[in-house]
Amino acid sequence: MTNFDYDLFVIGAGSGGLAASKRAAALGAKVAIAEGDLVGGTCVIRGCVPKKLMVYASHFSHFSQEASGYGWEIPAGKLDWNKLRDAIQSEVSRLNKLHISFLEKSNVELISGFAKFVDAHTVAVGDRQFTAERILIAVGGEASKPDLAGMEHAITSKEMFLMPKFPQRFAVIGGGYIGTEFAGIMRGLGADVTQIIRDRYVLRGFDHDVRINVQESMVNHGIKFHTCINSDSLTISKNASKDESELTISFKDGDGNLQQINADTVLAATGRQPNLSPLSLDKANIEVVKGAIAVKEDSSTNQPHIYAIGDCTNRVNLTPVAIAEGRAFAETVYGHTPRFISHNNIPSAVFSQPEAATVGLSEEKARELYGDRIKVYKTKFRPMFYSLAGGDTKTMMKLIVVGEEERVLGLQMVGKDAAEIIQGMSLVVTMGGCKKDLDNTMAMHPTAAEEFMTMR
Ligand SMILES: Cc1cc2nc3c(=O)[nH]c(=O)nc-3n(C[C@H](O)[C@H](O)[C@H](O)COP(=O)(O)OP(=O)(O)OC[C@H]3O[C@@H](n4cnc5c(N)ncnc54)[C@H](O)[C@@H]3O)c2cc1C
Repeated sequence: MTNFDYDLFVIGAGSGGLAASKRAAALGAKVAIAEGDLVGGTCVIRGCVPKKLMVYASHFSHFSQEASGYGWEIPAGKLDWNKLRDAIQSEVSRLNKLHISFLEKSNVELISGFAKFVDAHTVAVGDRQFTAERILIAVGGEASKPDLAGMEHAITSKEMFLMPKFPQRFAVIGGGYIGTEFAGIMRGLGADVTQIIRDRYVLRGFDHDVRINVQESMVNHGIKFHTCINSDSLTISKNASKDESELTISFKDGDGNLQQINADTVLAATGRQPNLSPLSLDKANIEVVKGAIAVKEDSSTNQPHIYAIGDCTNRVNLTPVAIAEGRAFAETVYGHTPRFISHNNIPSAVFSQPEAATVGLSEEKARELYGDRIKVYKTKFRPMFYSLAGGDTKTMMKLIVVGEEERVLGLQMVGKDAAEIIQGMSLVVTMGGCKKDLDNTMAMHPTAAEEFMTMR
């Protein structure tokens, strides 16, 4: 029998790798984890956490105006970007240290540096080599920019948290959830924001009512849109004649007319791709399909002792999914209790302003699968909070059911606290609940969530 240095070698200490390594060690495996950047990965260091803190920061801009309707006279404030940025970075740094201490407590050995395969059981980090009985790839993904002229002038979401100066004019290229969230954040923080998208509405793939309602509210908050643009025509140039930092984005609109806008900072939120290039996957003959590691239901690759989880497999790219896949892997292999993750009915949120959240099927997907057997309940109203605070922000809620028993296929919401509400409501979809289960649940009044119990 071969003697390996470790039972398990994990590559990447992000959401998935951390969860898998700690669970495998708790189940008795000798585990090492390699991290080339900061322990914590995308979510903690340059994703969910710093982004949500920026979302919170952006909400304060409405406070003095909203409070005034409630009788409070609070002078309008002014953003100190350096203070906000540094406060977020110090929280990120605290979490980074916390995750390192969790690894120590869990008896997982941390190896700093980027790892690459030497062969199917050997990994190199710098000039050191390590062998392992099993290897888990959890390297996540990174932002990708399209191959268009001047794209080097655009930043990605990673640099959004480190901007040396707050840009007064901010442009976002891309209509996905990351671009839409940053458009709302920057508008809330006081920038003049323009979002440039390929479709008519943001959030391709989401329910059409969600897309329309999010975009309408963004327009009401002062975000400017260029929609249906020809993305191949887009270029960015530095305006040398004026302020050195000014950028000009040029593109053709849907009618083929040339449009130009100027901005101090341009965010390219144009997609993400698995982080595979430094791994030398060919040394271990690991199969890659469409740029992502190909895995089976149990997260094993074509090499039965090598597994992959999280964004590098491009299944559903969300933190809770990477964590669940990591724990399921560890329990299946080291706990001998096979456990597979279902990738259906995963609730997800967009921290746009207002928030959008969804679980289960969109109306379009439900119609595609069940045709006329589906029924849609929908409501749109002005939440009580705004009756005194003023403003035009509406809440939209939607329930999609199928068959005579009205089994709930999907729930969609755009509005205040949508993520918190849909997280709780997602249980109805996972448990196969029906509309009558909601009808039989006593409403909690006055709330927005009660509308899901009383839809007609
Ligand atoms: C701006 C932004 C906002 C987001 N917001 C949300 C949100 O609100 N909710 C949500 O659920 N998800 C969100 N996500 C997605 C979420 O961050 C990812 O789905 C999640 O982090 C994936 O976890 P992972 O373990 O697969 O990879 P990661 O967390 O990316 O971790 C991979 C780690 O591997 C390391 N690594 C890479 N290559 C090597 C190598 N060769 N050797 C050693 N180490 C390596 C990387 O440095 C990284 O630390 C967001 C992402 C972004 C970019």
